[in-house]
Amino acid sequence: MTAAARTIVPVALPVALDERSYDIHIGPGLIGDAGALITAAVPGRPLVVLTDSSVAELHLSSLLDSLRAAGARVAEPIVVPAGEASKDMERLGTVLDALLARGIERRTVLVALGGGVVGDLGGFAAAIALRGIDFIQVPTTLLSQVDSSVGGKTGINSRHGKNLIGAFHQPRLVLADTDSLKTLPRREMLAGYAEVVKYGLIDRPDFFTWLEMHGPALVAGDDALLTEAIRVSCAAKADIVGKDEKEAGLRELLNLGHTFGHALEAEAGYGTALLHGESVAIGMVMAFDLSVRMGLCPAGDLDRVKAHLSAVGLPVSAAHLGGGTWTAEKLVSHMARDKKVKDGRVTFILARGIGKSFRCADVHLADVTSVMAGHL
Ligand SMILES: NC(=O)c1ccc[n+]([C@@H]2O[C@H](COP(=O)([O-])OP(=O)(O)OC[C@H]3O[C@@H](n4cnc5c(N)ncnc54)[C@H](O)[C@@H]3O)[C@@H](O)[C@H]2O)c1
Ligand SMILES: O=C(O)C(=O)C[C@@H](O)[C@H](O)[C@H](O)COP(=O)(O)O
Ligand SMILES: [Zn+2]
Repeated sequence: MTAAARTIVPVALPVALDERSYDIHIGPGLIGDAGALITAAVPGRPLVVLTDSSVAELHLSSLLDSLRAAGARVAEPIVVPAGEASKDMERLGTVLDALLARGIERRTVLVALGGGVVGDLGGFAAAIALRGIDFIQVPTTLLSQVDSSVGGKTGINSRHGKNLIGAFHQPRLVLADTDSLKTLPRREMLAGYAEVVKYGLIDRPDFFTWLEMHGPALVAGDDALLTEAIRVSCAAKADIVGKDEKEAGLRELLNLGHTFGHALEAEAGYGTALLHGESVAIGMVMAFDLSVRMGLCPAGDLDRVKAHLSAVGLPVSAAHLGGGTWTAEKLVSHMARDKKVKDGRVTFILARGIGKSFRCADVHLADVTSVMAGHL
């Protein structure tokens, strides 16, 4: 643990969901403390760790040492290739097979160590193996610590679109070890930061102002700023999930920027050309641009969003993608499979300003096409 990190005390936040409630622990040293925390949360239960090939090299042995020192029974870990491509049906099959080959029982708990890919894939495998086993999230990217490890959305991509196969399955515990972010490449840190900005834009304007002030130092790895941003982000997400676990309405706000972003990701092919968080950054700019075009949002707020994302180094346009071959019409066609489609109409998350996001089903696709064309 670094000198700076030692002065930061881990915090625990509740996600209030009746019998499915759980705690999110945030702070330094939590992978080292995982044995004690996990055996306290799921005493005497057999464990299987799922991780990816990059995280396995960096953080798996610390987690296994901690679990074994606490007396946990831990099976041989399952390791998938790093990257978005692992969120597919074939990889899901190999993970399920590996779980069954380890002789799992209904009492077995899957521990997902890694970013959003491992969490989404592992969470979905846990949701369907033996018709449902418990799982625990140990997120190691900024994105997974502020977003994907919380709220129980699990799943994989399909050739038809992003996250189209999955289940709501809440974890039993989330351990966000801020020390693990020290090995995270800058590009991944920035991608996670886009989801942090999202909470400010949805309904926390003061948080956005704070991010405008501290964002550059935060993405450079300042421990205290990172811990505070993760705490506020998790509290914001837990608040929404606690009110609308299965996205009947309010939770759709967490999709700000995603209707555009998922279309970009689908076109980019779920590889390294465009990371999820990068697509969300571009998508949030498009959502604000559309809101301005519809006369709903002051143009100055769009300018602030763009200026802040650019200041930290996030993309604000898709012009660098597709080599000039992408068309707005093709991108808009991906939106027909958005999970917010009702009776054939897409619900968009728009904004009346920073921190004033809302759901709107009354959007003309011609306006969407023209906004997207302006960013290609
Ligand atoms: N379920 C949800 O609510 C939710 C929310 C947001 C995003 N997501 C999903 O999450 C995924 C993106 O997650 P992500 O950005 O964490 O990507 P990721 O899981 O692919 O991780 C990014 C990269 O960082 C590496 N990595 C992870 N931790 C590291 C560490 N500590 N040090 C060094 N390298 C490390 C990984 O090996 C990978 O190469 C997308 O599939 C997205 O759809 C889900
Ligand atoms: O938790 C949610 O709800 C979110 O929408 C969070 C998003 O950041 C995340 O990318 C989510 O996976 C998108 O969900 P989807 O239902 O549109 O696939
Ligand atoms: Zn997202």
